[in-house]
Amino acid sequence: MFLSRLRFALTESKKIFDSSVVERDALRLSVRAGSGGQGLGRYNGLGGNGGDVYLVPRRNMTFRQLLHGFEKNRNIIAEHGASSTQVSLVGKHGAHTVVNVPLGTECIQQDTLRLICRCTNPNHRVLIAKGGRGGCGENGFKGEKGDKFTMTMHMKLAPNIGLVGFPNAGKSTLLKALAPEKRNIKIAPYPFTTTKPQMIDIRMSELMEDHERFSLSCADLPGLIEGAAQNRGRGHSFLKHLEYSDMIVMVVDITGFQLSSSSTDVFRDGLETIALLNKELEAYDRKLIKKPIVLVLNKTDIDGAAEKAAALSELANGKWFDKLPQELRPSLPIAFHGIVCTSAKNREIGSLKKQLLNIYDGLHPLEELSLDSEFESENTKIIL
Ligand SMILES: Nc1nc2c(ncn2[C@@H]2O[C@H](COP(=O)(O)OP(=O)(O)OP(=O)(O)O)[C@@H](O)[C@H]2O)c(=O)[nH]1
Ligand SMILES: [Mg+2]
Repeated sequence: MFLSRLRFALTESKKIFDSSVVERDALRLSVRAGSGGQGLGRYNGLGGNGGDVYLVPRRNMTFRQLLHGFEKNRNIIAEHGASSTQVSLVGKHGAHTVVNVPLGTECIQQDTLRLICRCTNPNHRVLIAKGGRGGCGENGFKGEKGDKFTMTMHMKLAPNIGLVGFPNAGKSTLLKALAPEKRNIKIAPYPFTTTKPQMIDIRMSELMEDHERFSLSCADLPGLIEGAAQNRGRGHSFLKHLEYSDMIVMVVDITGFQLSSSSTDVFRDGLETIALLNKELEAYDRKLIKKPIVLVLNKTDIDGAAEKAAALSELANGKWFDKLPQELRPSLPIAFHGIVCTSAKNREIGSLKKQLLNIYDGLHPLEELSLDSEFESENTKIIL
């Protein structure tokens, strides 16, 4: 009895603390730089400048840690400059406020939706709010106000592989086939089973020389719907996680897709699905189309599906877009890096894993160690 209760408690806590699921990837904060202190005109006294607000991208920091730091207080405030007084004519400058953020964080100003900064340079601080100048002759000895705004910090995943597809295509099942030892991947026979992005490591050791330990990270994203690039179905919050991915795997249900039986939701066959996903990716960000994309034609175990997959696979190797009506034709058709027919449910994924590893190797080739003569001076100790 005690044991079963303990086991229940353990599985429950595992559900709550499943760290592979990205529970939150945005944080709204109010930012206020310090205002300048007042000057003292009679004595030519200068007010101190208000403090600035800086962000510093840190490689090892997680978005979870950032959220934790702002759990109680959602304000970033820098100190005001001190006013000039008869005792201290030159007011002290306000202290700057520096906030550590995970590498890759993007800050968007709430009112204007303007991009304030992209924190991509590790350990280099980025000024986001300037403090006001202290009172002096030029501003009539009146301290100036510091910048003040509300912003949203966005965390974008940087997976090696991003899974993209319509709902129910079998993305999560495919991930399970790639990482069978993972127990925390949710699969179900209805659309929108995956509601939050999930990062899973796929072990590649069996493909490595000497079975060296190596894995590629993969982001399983909630299914996209038509209009995702215009944020339909919260498409932006999923597509954003592909921006920093090395490669994309497009998963297509070869038997076709229909969101619901309603007449407004049209049935899309495999080719149309590819075209529509292509259109969503290019409409969101053309850079996504330029990444290596592998096409997975899934569910080949269903009656008649293997033949359909073979035909579409051949077509997708060439000018697959030629057969489409004008309105479905993407303006930047994808040239697929690879095409694989799978039955993810039966863990039949052909050469998919190998292809993903090859793409990764092509993107991140091992560099030969060059022993430059400059470095071979007597004072240099080379430790391998
Ligand atoms: N017959 C067959 N069914 C499959 C295959 N792959 C997935 N399915 C089924 O398709 C349904 C949807 O699978 P999921 O993996 O949850 O699909 P998904 O793309 O992750 O769906 P969302 O999370 O809703 O976007 C489940 O019932 C799976 O068992 C396959 O290769 N063959
Ligand atoms: Mg899923």
